Amino acid sequence: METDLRLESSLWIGNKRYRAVLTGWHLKWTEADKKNGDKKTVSVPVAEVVGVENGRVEILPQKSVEDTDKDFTVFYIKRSRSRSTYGLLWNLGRTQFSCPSRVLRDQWTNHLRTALKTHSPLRPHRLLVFINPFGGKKKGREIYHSLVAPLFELAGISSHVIVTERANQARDHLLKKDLTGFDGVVCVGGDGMFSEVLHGLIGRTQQEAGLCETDPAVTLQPCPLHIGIIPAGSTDCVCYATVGVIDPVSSALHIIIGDSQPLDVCSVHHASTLVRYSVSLVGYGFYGDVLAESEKHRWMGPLRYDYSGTVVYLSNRSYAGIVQYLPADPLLSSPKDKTRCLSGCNVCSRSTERLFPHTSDSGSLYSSHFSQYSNDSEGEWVSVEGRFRCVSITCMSSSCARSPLGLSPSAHLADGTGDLILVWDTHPLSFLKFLYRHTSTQDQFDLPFVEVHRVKAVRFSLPDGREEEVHEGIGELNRAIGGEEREYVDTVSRNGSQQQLAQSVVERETMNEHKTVAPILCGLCCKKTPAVSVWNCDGEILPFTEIFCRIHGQLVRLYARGIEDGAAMQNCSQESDKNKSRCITYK
Ligand SMILES: Nc1ncnc2c1ncn2[C@@H]1O[C@H](COP(=O)(O)OP(=O)(O)OP(=O)(O)O)[C@@H](O)[C@H]1O
Ligand SMILES: CCCCCCCCCCCCC/C=C/[C@@H](O)[C@H](CO)NC(=O)CCCCC
Ligand SMILES: [Ca+2]
Repeated sequence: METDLRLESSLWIGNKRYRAVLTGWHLKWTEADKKNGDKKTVSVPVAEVVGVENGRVEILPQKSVEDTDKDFTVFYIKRSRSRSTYGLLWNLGRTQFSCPSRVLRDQWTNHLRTALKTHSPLRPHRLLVFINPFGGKKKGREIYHSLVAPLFELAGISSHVIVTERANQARDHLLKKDLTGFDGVVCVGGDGMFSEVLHGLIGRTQQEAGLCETDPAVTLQPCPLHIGIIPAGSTDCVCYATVGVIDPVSSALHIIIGDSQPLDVCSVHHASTLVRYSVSLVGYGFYGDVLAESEKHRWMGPLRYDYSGTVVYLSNRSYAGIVQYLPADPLLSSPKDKTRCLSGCNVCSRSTERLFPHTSDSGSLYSSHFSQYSNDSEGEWVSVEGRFRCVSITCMSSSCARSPLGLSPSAHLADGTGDLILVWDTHPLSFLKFLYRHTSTQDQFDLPFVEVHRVKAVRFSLPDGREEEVHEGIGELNRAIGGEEREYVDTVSRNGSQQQLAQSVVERETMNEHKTVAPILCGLCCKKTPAVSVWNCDGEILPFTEIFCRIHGQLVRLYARGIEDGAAMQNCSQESDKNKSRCITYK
């Protein structure tokens, strides 16, 4: 294959002559008329070529084509350091080559296109795109049409675009409509929009596999379609933590080249129901309260979280609870090992082998998955009880612009575990120190009132006697708002977007909802300290307090590759042959 695709000739860029070589894996060009020591080589992996066009072509910011006989233009990925984040920005690089003849030009473009097909098997051909026109700063449509669609067109990707008209439209579409022919689903929006796609695809995959999502002991089937995220939300935590930057062009390029990043998913259950799935934060106490408070200030846009964070911090709350957890194997990794899950992460790669030892044989896949969750592990549960400032579970680092290293800086995207962070009740200034450390590189776990555990499952319950306080809270709330019970449930259920399954339970268990939500609202509206908090599940308030969470390793795949190590990549730009398989770069 390699020899068939090899092509070598002289080509011109402007008025300079280059020796260009296509080896199958790389396209390289070296200045021809310089002394050896001064020669610079540019090497682009074929897997990172975005498109090849005849003529002299420009795509961004505006498409322009000069249709000449002897020229062709190669578009490829070009990296640059981001000033504000750890990851690397991907831009569209472009080089216009001139050939001595049209025959040679056609040979180059044909060889390059064949190499692309051969070496990039996961590139999508057809995508289903959902745009939330109201996410973040309400720029979703503009971002897609001006920055993303031209790149998809260049890469020969056809897309079916749906601009949503209501919350949950994307989820419902994925649950019910024909998805034949699509290679992936792209959401243009924030974490809430991603969550809709996540729920739709996981639900659809389990329906088709005949599996029951409600049972936490069932091994769920991984989703066959990839998910792409074009960030256009308020927090965009999933994008930040899987790509390393919030940049629509970088994300579009990851989608185009068919990058594939598996992601752990946490299923949240109450009694015998599935409540929701989460990839980022399942948080009780501070993060739940911030979300509940921020819902009242949606008009502030992304700033609502900063405002609500301050209000909630000043209200100085802690909550009683019992946390039980099933620790993950401590020999594999630790949340305190100070490593970071970066692109090509070894811990995650080894986990793939552990989680899917016989990928070609689905029968054994099921049994091996189930065994990691069988009753054998029941004995290993650990239980703690007390008052907490917050209890957080995250399947990944949950880094975002507010917290560049995230809730758990050493968490892994795809190791089949989550990190449980317990922040015990403490002095307000100590808690502030904990919060503040999220914004710097200081270790937020190196504090006496903070514990972190790498886990496979977590159970949260209220200590005996709390039930009565919860009921009192409901009474107070009803007196305060003087409204029907149903009305305020709608207020706190952001856009009414609980999962369908949970919705039916919600209707059956209205009292339970009130037990959960009323006290926090009461605390916020009536300035009385509530007995219980609410759970924040990737930016949605859960309608239950007592929950059971289980981490499902690598349940979905994103068009991403994890965070690229900016420093390591920069060293590679000195074009060393030793590094060529990992380092790709340009001038
Ligand atoms: N057309 C629509 N009208 C109203 N709500 C919508 C519509 N489309 C999607 N939604 C809902 O809007 C919610 C928020 O959207 P999104 O996540 O895109 O933005 P965000 O909240 O600003 O960002 P983030 O979640 O990153 O904080 C989602 O939960 C989604 O269900
Ligand atoms: C006084 C100094 C205070 C500094 C506090 C900094 C703490 C920052 C931690 C950031 C944690 C982000 C967790 C991610 C949550 C997302 O899944 C979710 C959906 O977008 N966002 C929220 O719930 C939005 C709620 C975000 C809460 C901050
Ligand atoms: Ca994980």
